[in-house]
Amino acid sequence: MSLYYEAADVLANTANVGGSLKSRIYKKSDRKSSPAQLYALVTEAAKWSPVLKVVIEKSGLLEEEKKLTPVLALLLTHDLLVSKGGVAAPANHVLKLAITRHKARLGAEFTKARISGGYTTLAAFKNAVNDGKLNSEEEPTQATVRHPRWVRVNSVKTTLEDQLATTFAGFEKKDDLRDILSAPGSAKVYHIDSNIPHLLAFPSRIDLSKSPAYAKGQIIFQDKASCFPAYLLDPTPEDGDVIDGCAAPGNKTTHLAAILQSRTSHRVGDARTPSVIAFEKDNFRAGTLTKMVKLASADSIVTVKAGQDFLLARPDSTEFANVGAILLDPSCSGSGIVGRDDTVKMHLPEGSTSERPKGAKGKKRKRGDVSDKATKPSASLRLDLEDTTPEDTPEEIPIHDRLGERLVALSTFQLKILAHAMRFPNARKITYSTCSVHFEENEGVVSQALLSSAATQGGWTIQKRKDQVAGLKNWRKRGIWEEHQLESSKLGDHFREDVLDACIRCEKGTNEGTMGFFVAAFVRHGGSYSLNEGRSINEAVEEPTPEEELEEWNGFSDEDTSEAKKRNGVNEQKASEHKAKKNKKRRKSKTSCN
Ligand SMILES: C[S@@+](CC[C@H](N)C(=O)[O-])C[C@H]1O[C@@H](n2cnc3c(N)ncnc32)[C@H](O)[C@@H]1O
Repeated sequence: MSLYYEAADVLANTANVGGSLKSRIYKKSDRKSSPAQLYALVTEAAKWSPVLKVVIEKSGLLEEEKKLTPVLALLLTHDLLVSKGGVAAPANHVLKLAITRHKARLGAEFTKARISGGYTTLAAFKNAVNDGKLNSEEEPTQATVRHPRWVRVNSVKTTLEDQLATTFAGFEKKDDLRDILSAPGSAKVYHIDSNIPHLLAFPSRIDLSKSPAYAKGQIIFQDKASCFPAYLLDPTPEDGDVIDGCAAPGNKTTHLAAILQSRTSHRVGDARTPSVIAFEKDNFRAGTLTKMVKLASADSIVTVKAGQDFLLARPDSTEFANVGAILLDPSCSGSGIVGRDDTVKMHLPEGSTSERPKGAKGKKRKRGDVSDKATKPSASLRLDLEDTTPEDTPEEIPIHDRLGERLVALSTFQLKILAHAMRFPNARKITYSTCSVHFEENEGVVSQALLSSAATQGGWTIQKRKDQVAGLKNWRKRGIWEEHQLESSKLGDHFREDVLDACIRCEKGTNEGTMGFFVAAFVRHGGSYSLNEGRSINEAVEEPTPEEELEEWNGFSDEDTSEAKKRNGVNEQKASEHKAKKNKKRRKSKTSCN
């Protein structure tokens, strides 16, 4: 299949595969075209689509070339008029013939579009397209406007100073983040973050993906909030090894490696650098993690446990005897994710609105092909480009249609994994984070974990705000409490206040430019945890069945027992339905915590 048919196939997504455009392209292994070429074609054509839609409609191309669907017409016109390499097909290929026949007319319409837009040169026209200036329908939402492109300078490979002098030479420094948020999409300005070391903010549409520094792993795209967990964990060589329990795609893993490395290399008479042990249960995502770790040159520090479930890691294994810190960023609802700036709309030409060119025949298109969708007024495709974190809902989490039920399942899993981390005998620090805004997955899990036997018998407490790293103890937004969610009588007022003050939240759509995020740290002072001390809520190392998972959860108390039973009844029924369907259907959970 040619590049263009394959690209149209990806866009049509007839198999209704979930995930971002990038994951749809990269996950399918039986394509002939290179994934990078396919991705570039689709994203570039999408950027140009507001212009090319009009050019195609005015040229009457679709009326004359019945072989072309609107998507094919757009992709081919893009390569014919904009791409340096032209149409990537042999001269006698049916698609190449179908588009090159119309080169003169399409070229003339393209020039008209440029001139009527007030662009005297093609270069100026290209800049405007890259800035999204021609995409008049794309009125950015509040969250989009306020979400900068965050870039973490990878200190394993380079320094902030080097990057400012090379990759960002010619960029103007802004002291106030608001100047970045209000700057034109691709303006050459940057801001140095005041909370997280080595973190820079740029305007939302800046394209650094083609910069050598990005290709070499010297800079990493990572949302500010997503840098909080590794920074808050604050691993030192004295802590020993660090586990990242839910690691892919690996932004926090490489961040941990960078922090550890910076501390180890400065020590006199240095012992070995402690390692980061990165668990990733999903094999495909573990592949991405391995690539990211290598690209970041963190492979001498990070050991990837590909396809391995952290819940099955035995805390008493000698392999983990030196583990002193654990970062947990488990699967969550992803409700804190902001509308991505890299979500673009592909405007598709309509086939019947142009003035019909002489000799054009009026054949009807077949029902159901991509063209059908595209000939409807204002046809467009919304493309979620980046695969920054999308992940599958872990298999053990039942499929739920209702948010409440889903949150019960997710928080049960989150509590379980957190309690498991508390059982590592020499661990002294844990961070727990989600890109969720829901109390149930955040303060709810933290409070339950603190009350669990794993915490009480292991001596775990919340790390108080005053003990947090400098950049985060001053962070304004702290935890929130939702009445009636947990039995607060069990917690006590002081405990509750301390816990909330220790929890860190980020809000989406504010001048702080973060997504919605939550993180808290746990610390343990004194002796190590004896595995024989009492029963932890996570005593069974084996995976529970979905039913068992649901039964384990008893944290919510807004309903009386009969209500809770009723809900459990629903859940049990759902869970057993899920068991039957489990291998047939996997629901995609869109998250973006990296
Ligand atoms: C929210 S993502 C992690 C994002 C990552 N920390 C980052 O910053 O790039 C959660 C990841 O945990 C993985 N995961 C879920 N349950 C797991 C388990 N029991 N053991 C290991 N990995 C797990 C998921 O497959 C997913 O890749």
